[in-house]
Amino acid sequence: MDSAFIPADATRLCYFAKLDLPSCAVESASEREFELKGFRFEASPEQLRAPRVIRVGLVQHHTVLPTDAPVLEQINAMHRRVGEMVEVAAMCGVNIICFQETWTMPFAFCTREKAPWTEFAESAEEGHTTRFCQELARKYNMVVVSPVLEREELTETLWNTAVVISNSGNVIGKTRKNHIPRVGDFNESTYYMEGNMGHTVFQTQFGRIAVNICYGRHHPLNWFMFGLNGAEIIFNPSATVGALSEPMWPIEARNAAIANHCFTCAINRVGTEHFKSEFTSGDGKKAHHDFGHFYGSSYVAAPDGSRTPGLSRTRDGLLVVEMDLNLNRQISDKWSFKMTGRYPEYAEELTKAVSPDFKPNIVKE
Ligand SMILES: NC(=O)NCCC(=O)O
Repeated sequence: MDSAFIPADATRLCYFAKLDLPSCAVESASEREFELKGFRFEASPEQLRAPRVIRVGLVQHHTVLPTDAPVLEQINAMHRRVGEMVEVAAMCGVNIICFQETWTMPFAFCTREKAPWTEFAESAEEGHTTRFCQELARKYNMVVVSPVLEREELTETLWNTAVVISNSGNVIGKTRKNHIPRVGDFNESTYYMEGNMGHTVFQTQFGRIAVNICYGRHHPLNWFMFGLNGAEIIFNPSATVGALSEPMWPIEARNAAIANHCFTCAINRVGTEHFKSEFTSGDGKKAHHDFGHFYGSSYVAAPDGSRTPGLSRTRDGLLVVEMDLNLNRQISDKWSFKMTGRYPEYAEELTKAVSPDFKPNIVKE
């Protein structure tokens, strides 16, 4: 077995291994010019519970057409590209697939211009992209997590949303990005509102999943609340660039897996997206036409702190990871972070800390 770790405890398996993928999938990925990697995490056998082994797929990709191509052509080109990657995921037996943040569009929020970017927004329930994903879900018996720019039709409010589609093809529900960045060129608050749906967890045939969208990964309480609601796998579809966040990337989702006794899946887009109009970063530096490089490096972390290697920094890719969800409880029983969490005490202290008359508890000499 091609193991990356020596088991820390010989009585239980605590490592990932390479996952053999079918040759038809390997050949198709190569023909379609994307990276395909597979890994697996195991759990110890139990006497009373059967293993709960499932496979997740993480997709990272470039935008396909230039950012000034007609909007529908850009969306359709992205559907075609991701569609061919999902076909390979199906060959690999993937049960749940997740795409990158606002996967049907360039990450245009840096420009602060509304047109044509708001035209990429779609209904989460009835939109063109949701219909496309429903077909994929039915065809491949796969749960599809589709992060899109959502337009709520009645109020015309925009949101950064992940639609969760069951392997039956039905929309199970949606969840919205809870924390909106105000850092560098990530001028997203110009476009959409902070999520108002709390920390929903979706019960699927293959496990309970949640979606913590991009900047939410810097907020430990965000991961925590998904965990408290019972998430077994938390996806983190992202769009982030090297100069800003790359040192943090390997740590945050991994730490969240450890802290919350669950699997986490961090996904980032790849490439450099050019925009016709120049924009500044508000830092005194020269105006520019691009964000910098989106560095990919998508990976999966397990509750025992192990993680897979990342996908490429530059190439489109599909990461297939097999996991036994029984590992979550096994690690919880070992470390007991939830059991020892003393949440009522923190709830009380936090309630005080956010009240307007809060006095910090500082003792002076
Ligand atoms: N998409 C997004 O929220 N990016 C913010 C930057 C980061 O979180 O790395």
